[in-house]
Amino acid sequence: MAATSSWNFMVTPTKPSLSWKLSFFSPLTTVNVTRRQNRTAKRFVVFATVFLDPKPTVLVAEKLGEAGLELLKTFANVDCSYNLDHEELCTKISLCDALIVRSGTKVTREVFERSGGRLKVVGRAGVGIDNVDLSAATEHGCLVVNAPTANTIAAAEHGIALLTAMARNIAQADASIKSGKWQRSKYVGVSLVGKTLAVMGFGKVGSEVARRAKGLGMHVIAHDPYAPADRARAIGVDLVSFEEAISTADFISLHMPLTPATSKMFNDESFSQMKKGVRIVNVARGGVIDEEALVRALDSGTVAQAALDVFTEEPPSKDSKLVLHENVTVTPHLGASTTEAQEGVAIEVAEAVVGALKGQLAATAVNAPMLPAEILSELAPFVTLSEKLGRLAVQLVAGGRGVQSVKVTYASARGPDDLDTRLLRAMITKGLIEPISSVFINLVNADFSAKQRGLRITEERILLDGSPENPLEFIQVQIANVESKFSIAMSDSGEIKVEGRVKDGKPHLTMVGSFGVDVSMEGSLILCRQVDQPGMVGSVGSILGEENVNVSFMSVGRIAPRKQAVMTIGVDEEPSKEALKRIREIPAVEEIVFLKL
Ligand SMILES: NC(=O)c1ccc[n+]([C@@H]2O[C@H](COP(=O)([O-])OP(=O)(O)OC[C@H]3O[C@@H](n4cnc5c(N)ncnc54)[C@H](O)[C@@H]3O)[C@@H](O)[C@H]2O)c1
Ligand SMILES: O=C(O)[C@H](O)COP(=O)(O)O
Repeated sequence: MAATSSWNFMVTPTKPSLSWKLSFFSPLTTVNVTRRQNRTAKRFVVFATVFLDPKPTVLVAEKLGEAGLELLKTFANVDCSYNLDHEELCTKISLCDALIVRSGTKVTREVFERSGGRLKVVGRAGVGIDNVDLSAATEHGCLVVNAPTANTIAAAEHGIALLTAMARNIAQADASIKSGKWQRSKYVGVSLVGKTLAVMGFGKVGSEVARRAKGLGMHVIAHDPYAPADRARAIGVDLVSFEEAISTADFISLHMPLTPATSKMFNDESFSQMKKGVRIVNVARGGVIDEEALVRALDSGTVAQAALDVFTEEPPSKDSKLVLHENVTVTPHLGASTTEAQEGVAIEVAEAVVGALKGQLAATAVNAPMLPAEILSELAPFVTLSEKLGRLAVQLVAGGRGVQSVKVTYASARGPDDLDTRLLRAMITKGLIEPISSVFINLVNADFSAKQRGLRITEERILLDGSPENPLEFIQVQIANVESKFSIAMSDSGEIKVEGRVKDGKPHLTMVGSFGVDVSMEGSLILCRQVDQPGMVGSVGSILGEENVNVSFMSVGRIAPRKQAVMTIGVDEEPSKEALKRIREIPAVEEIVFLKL
C-alpha cells in the first residue's frame, strides 16, 4: 500500500462560520459582523477567506526555531503566540488548521472540541506527547505528529551536565558564592572516574549518555530488558538485571519512557536496595520516580544527591520538598533546550506539519490510521489482534538478550497471494515497540523503526485446508532469546509464545506458552499461576474488590485437578502495585503478571 493512499486526515478550505473570519488580512483576526451589516461586506469576507487566501493557518504556541518557522511560512500563515492561557488557546483554535507546541501547552479535549473541526494537525516539537489528549485528537480526526530524534543528543548532554554538576556541587557552590560566602570545605565533591554508572533505559538518549560516561572514565552498566545486548556490548556496556544495576551503581541515570510499567519504578523498595550514598540523575520523566520516596531516601542519606530535570507535575509546586532539598540540583525541563536541538526539532516538526497539511502521512505521525477503510473492513479484527499480541508478548519479557528476534506465524487457508501481511506485521511491530519506548509506529515507519531498534521480525505461514473465507485462523507471536516474567509464557522450545484468534469478530487470546487459554483481549489482564485448590477465585476476587478494581471475567485452566492452574482475570481498571503484591502473597499463588492490552 502506498504511504500516502487515502486517509482520513485531510485539510479542507476554511469555511466562514457565524463569527466571520478575516483571514485575508490577518490569519487570526476575528471580526464580528452583525446581521444588520450589509450583505456585500459579508460576501467579500467569504470570497476573501476562501478564494484569496487559501493558505492554511498554523498557530505556533511555544517558541519554535527560526528554520522551522521559515519552512512553515512557505506554505501557511503562521501566528506565533507564545504565552496564551488555556482560554485564549481555545478561542483562537477555531481559526487554525494546525497547532505547534512543546511540552508546556496542554492540548486538551476542549481544544479539539472548540476547534469546531478545523484543527487538522497538532505538531509536538519534541518527543513526549503526554501534554496532548491523543484519544480526543483521534476522535476529532486530528493528526498528531512529533519530532522524536532531533533532541536526543541535547538530552544526553544535559544528563552528563547534571551528573558532573551534581558530583561537584556546582549549583550549590554558585548560589553560596553569590550570597557572599566562600565555602571551600563545604563543597568538596566526588570523582566520577572509576565509579559505576547504571544507565536505566538503553535507548536513544541512554546509549548516548553511556558513550559519554565511558569517555569520563566511568564503568558503565545498563538495565533495559528490551535492548539488544550486542548493541550495548559494542560500546563496552554490560546489560544487567534491575536489581544488579541499582545495587551496584554509585550513580544512576534514568532514560526509560514513562509507561504503566515504569511509573514510580524508583520507590521506597528500590531505594532501599541501592548502595548507601548513591547519586541519581533524571532527565527522562518525573513520573518514573516516587518523589515522596526520594525525599525520604535523601533525608536518610540512602541517596546522597539527586539531579532532576523533570517532575511529576511541571512546574513543581513552589514549596516542593524535593526541589528545595539542599542535596538536589534542579533544572526546569531543559534537556532539549539547546539552540541546535531546537533548530532540529523545529525543522523536523515543521516538515511533518506541512506534509500533513498537504495530506501526506509522516513517518513521525503518532495517531495515524493504518489503512483505508475498505481494506480494513475484512482485516480489522485481525489488525487489532496483531497489535494486542505484540503488546502482550513484549510485556511478558523480563530480560535476556533483548527483544531482537520475533517470529510471527500466520495460519490461513488462503494462499500467500491472497493475504498481504504488511499491515499485520506493522501492527505487531506497533504492539511490540510502543509499550516500551517513546516511538510511535505507523504503517510508514514500522519496518524502519524495527530495524533501527535491532528488532528482526520473520514471518511464516501455515497453509491450512478448508475454506479461505476467513483471512486467518490464528496468529502466533514468538520472542526468542529472552526470559519471561511469567514462566508459563515460555514455550517448550524456549521462546515467549502467545497465540490468538478472532472469535465473533473479537480478538481472543488462545495460547500462552504451551498453555491453552480462551479469553477476550479487552481491557487489561492479570495472569496468575497457582496451585489448583478451592477458594482461589474468591481470594483473588475479594482483593480486587477491596481495591475497587472491576473484574470483567475470570477463567481458570488447569493441567489436572489440584495441580498447576492458570487463572486469567480481565480487569477494567489498573490494579495498584499494592493489590498485585497482596495477590502475590496468597500462599497458593506462584507468579502473577499484569498486562495492559
Ligand atoms: N528532559 C528532556 O528534555 C528530554 C528530552 C528527550 C527525551 N526525554 C525523555 O527521555 C526518555 C528516553 O527517551 P529516548 O528518546 O531515549 O527513548 P527511547 O524509546 O529511544 O528509549 C527508551 C528505552 O527505555 C527502555 N525501557 C522501556 N521500559 C523499560 C524498563 N521498564 N526498564 C528499563 N528500560 C526500559 C526501552 O527498551 C528503550 O530502549 C523518554 O522518557 C523521553 O521522553 C527527555
Ligand atoms: O519530550 C521531549 O522532547 C522533551 O521532554 C523535551 O520537551 P520540551 O520540548 O518541552 O523541551
